[in-house]
Amino acid sequence: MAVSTEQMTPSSDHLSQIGALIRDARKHRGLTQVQLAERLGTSQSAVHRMEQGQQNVSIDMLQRVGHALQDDIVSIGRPSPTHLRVHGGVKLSGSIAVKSSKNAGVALLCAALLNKGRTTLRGVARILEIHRILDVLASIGVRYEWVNEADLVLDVPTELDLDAMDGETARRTRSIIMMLGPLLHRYDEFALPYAGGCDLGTRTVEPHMVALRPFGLSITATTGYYHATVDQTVSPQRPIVLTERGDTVTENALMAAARVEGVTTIRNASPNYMVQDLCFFLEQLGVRIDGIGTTTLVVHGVKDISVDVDYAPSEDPVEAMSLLTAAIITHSELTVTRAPIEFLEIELAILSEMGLEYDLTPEYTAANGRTRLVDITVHPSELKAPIDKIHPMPFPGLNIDNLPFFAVIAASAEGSTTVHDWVYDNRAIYLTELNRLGARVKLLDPHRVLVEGPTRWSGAEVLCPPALRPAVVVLLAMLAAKGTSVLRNVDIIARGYEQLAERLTPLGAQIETFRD
Ligand SMILES: CC(=O)N[C@H]1[C@@H](OP(=O)(O)OP(=O)(O)OC[C@H]2O[C@@H](n3ccc(=O)[nH]c3=O)[C@H](O)[C@@H]2O)O[C@H](CO)[C@@H](O)[C@@H]1O
Ligand SMILES: C=C(OP(=O)(O)O)C(=O)O
Repeated sequence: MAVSTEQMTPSSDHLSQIGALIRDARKHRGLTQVQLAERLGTSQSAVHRMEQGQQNVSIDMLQRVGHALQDDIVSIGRPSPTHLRVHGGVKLSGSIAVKSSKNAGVALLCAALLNKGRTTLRGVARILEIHRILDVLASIGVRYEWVNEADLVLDVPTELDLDAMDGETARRTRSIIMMLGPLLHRYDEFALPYAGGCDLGTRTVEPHMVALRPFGLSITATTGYYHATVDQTVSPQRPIVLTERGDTVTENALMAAARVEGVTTIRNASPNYMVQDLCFFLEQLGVRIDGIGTTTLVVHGVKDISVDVDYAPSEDPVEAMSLLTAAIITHSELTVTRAPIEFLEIELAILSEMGLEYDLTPEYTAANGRTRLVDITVHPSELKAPIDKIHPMPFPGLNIDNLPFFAVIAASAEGSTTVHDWVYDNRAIYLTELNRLGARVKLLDPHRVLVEGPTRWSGAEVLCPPALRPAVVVLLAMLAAKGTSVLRNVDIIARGYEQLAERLTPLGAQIETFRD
C-alpha cells in the first residue's frame, strides 16, 4: 500500500511529516533502521535523523527510500495505478488473522466528533477508506496520530474549520454522510459534500434525512453539497422509525441521539456488526443504549460528552468471508483466526449445506470485550450448488457485502446457483467478469446472476471492477486459476483491505504488485 501524505497533521512541519512517513513505511515492511540503512547505502544514524525530521531529504533520496521500501513515500502528481500478477492454481496453507472492520472504523472516526475528550481507537485497519475520513477530519482541524502501528489517537478542537473541508477526498467516500449526526449538535448551519464511494448504482440518502429531521436538521442539496440547517430547539418527540434498516442511517441516528438529553428510541434499526461496535463505543462515552443487537435501540443521551476513551473496534466479518472464500475455491486447508462468528453464522450454514467441511474453536472475546470470535479451519471440500437462490438480508441475514463471494464459490461448486443481489442496482454485473477466468456466470437481469459450476479456472488479464467486493472476488478467482493472471487497477481493494496481497503471500499465494 502506498503511504501518502494523509498522515500529515496541520501542526507538524514538513520534515517531520516526511520522517514519520518514512518510519511508517519502514515499519510496514518490517525493517529495522539498520536494514533500511543497508538498502540505502547509508548509516543507521542518518535514517534515524531522517525519521526524526532532523535532516533535509532530497527528492532523489525520497525516491531511493521509496524504492528500498517498495512504497511511494511522496508522489508528485497522480500516482500511477497498481496492478497484480497472480500465479494461480496453488494451494494455500497456514493461518491468517482477520483485521478490524472498515465499516466500524469509519463510523467510530465520525463518532469521535461527538467527544471533547481524547479518543483512542486500537487496532484500526490501515485502509484507504480510513485514511480518507482521517484526511477529511484533519482538513477541518482534527488532530490525529498513529501510535503502535495501528492505534489512532484523535483530538477534536472546540471549533472546527468546516469551510476548509477537503471536498475532493470527502466526495470519494459515502461514509462522509455519517458526519451529519455528530455535526448537527455543534453547528446551526454547515455544508457537507455529496457522499460518493464505489460504483454500485444509486444509493439513496433520503433515509438519513428522514431520520435526522426530528433532531431539527433540514437539508437542501445543491451544487454538489448538502446544505444543512439545524433548529437546535427541536428534539425527537416520538420514536424515530427508520424507513430502511440501513447501517449508516442507524449510525447517524445513534450519533444524533447520543447528545440529546433523555431517551430517544430508534425503531427498524440495523443490528449489524458496525452498529454494535458504535453502540459499545457510545456506551464508553457515557451514553446508555438498551437493545444493542436488536432492531429497537433505546438511547439515553447526554448533553455533553467529554471522556478520554479507549476502544478497539471488532474484526471484519467481510474480510473473514473473503479469506474463507480464498481457502474454499483453492481447495486449501486454511485457518482464519479472529472471525466474528455472530456475523458469519448464516454464511457458514449455507456453506455447510453446500458441502463445506470446517471446524470451529470455542468462542473467545474480541478486544472490545463484547464481540464473540472463533478460529475457523476450512478443509478442502467438494461443493454442490445450494437448492435455493442465495440472497442477502439486513442483519441477521446473509451479509450484503458477503454476497459477491458466493458467486465465486458457486462457480466452484457442482450445479447451478442463482445469486440475487436485490440491494445494489449495479453490482451483479461485475460478477460476469469471472467469465474471463473460465466461469459461466449469466446476467439474468440487473440484480440476478445464474452461475453454472464447477469451473476449470484459467488465468487471464482482467481490468479490476470499480467496486470493492467484486474486485476482491476476481482476485480470489485468480488464486484458483491455473497459470498467470493480471488484475489491472487494483487500488480500489485498498479501500477495504489492508495489504491483502502481502498478507496472502505467507499462506503460499503467489502475487506480485507492479505499476506501469
Ligand atoms: C460504511 C458502511 O457501513 N457501509 C455499509 C453500509 O452502507 P450504507 O448503510 O450506507 O448502505 P445503504 O444505505 O447505501 O444501503 C445499501 C442499499 O440497500 C438498500 N436498502 C438497505 C436497507 C433496507 O432496509 N432496504 C434497502 O433497500 C438501500 O436503498 C441501498 O440501495 O451498509 C451496506 C449494506 O449492508 C454495506 O454494503 C456497506 O458496506
Ligand atoms: C459497499 C461497501 O462499502 P461502502 O458503504 O463503504 O461503499 C462495501 O464495503 O462493500
